[in-house]
Amino acid sequence: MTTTAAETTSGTANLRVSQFTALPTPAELEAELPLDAPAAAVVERGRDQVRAVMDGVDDRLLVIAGPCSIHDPAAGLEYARRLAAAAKEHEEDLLVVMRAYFEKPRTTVGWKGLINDPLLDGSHDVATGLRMARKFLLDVAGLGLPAGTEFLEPISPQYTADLVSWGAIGARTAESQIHRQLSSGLSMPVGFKNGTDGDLQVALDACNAASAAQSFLGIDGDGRAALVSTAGNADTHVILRGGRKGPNYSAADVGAAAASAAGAGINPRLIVDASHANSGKSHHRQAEVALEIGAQLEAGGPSAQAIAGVMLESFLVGGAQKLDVGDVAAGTAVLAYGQSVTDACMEWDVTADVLAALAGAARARRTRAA
Ligand SMILES: O=C[C@H](O)[C@H](O)COP(=O)(O)O
Ligand SMILES: C=C(OP(=O)(O)O)C(=O)O
Repeated sequence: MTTTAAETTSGTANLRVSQFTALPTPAELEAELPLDAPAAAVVERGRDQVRAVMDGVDDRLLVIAGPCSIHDPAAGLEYARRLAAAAKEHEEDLLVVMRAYFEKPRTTVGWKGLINDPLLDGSHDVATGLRMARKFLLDVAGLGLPAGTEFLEPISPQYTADLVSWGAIGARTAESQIHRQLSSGLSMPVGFKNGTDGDLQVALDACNAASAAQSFLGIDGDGRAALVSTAGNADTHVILRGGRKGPNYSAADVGAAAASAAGAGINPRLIVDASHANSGKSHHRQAEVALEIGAQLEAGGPSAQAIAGVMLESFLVGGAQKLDVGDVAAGTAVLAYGQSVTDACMEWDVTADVLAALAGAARARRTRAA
């Protein structure tokens, strides 16, 4: 890849930039790893089904499940195979989307995900990261499983979004105009998280902004800086993830959030994240939260109608391990296979039980409504 010194003729810009490294263009990467017809069908069907569940036309429960971050595609794919089998088993009651997160927002600093640092060693080989993310999404589609991801910045979606059935904007970026504009042009349903302080208004404002037509700076398929003009995204919704003051998944919290969304002209059906501030980042607690959400569905009432989906952070092995990029660079790191290097995840066996319980809860909700 070409690197250029960060010098300009004026001499007053880029004084703190060490270098620019050219990347393949989105079109080049797509030519290398094309979206074939079967994968396109999986992506489109996934989008249609997510839309139908979010709109209440399909009464199944959407479950977005997968690792906090994909750091090892082989382990991620092994997880995807198990999830695809579970998705098939529960397809009458659950619409399962694989959580395939390649970009991590950090509270301060830390590993920023597979796209930013695919070798986990601080070398930041982004060209390889984009390639690995695209390949992973193609492999997941090959299993017939739709994928969901967080879009953390406005450039990478040009490389991967054709393979994504559901998108998320996280708690740290839901207030960002850049992310709202980006979402206005995304081709799939997009959920916005409440803020890290628990503020719901941030997510409601984000849904409104993303549903509007927007004009902003971005890149085109040839990697050129471009004025991007969008039509607005009609498929936006809120994700409740708790906040600094505590969780927000209770029936009262869900009901209040749905009422606020309806009052703001936004889809009152929403997704509840069982992880993050709703579980205090404990993977043990996360399983309990997921079961409590299932109990709400079974109990009926306004919150049962409002909950369209649940998000789970889950991997092969439970918990999380510390990633030290310096140790990886030095060749001294020992990473456990199938365990998260970011937030703690539920292990597979627990996840399988939670999926079965959520399927039962979705069935009970259907029976109650009949
Ligand atoms: O989901 C992941 C994390 O909660 C998020 O990226 C923030 O992580 P950090 O607080 O460890 O940086
Ligand atoms: C970063 C995430 O969540 P949040 O934005 O809620 O912290 C995530 O889901 O990976």
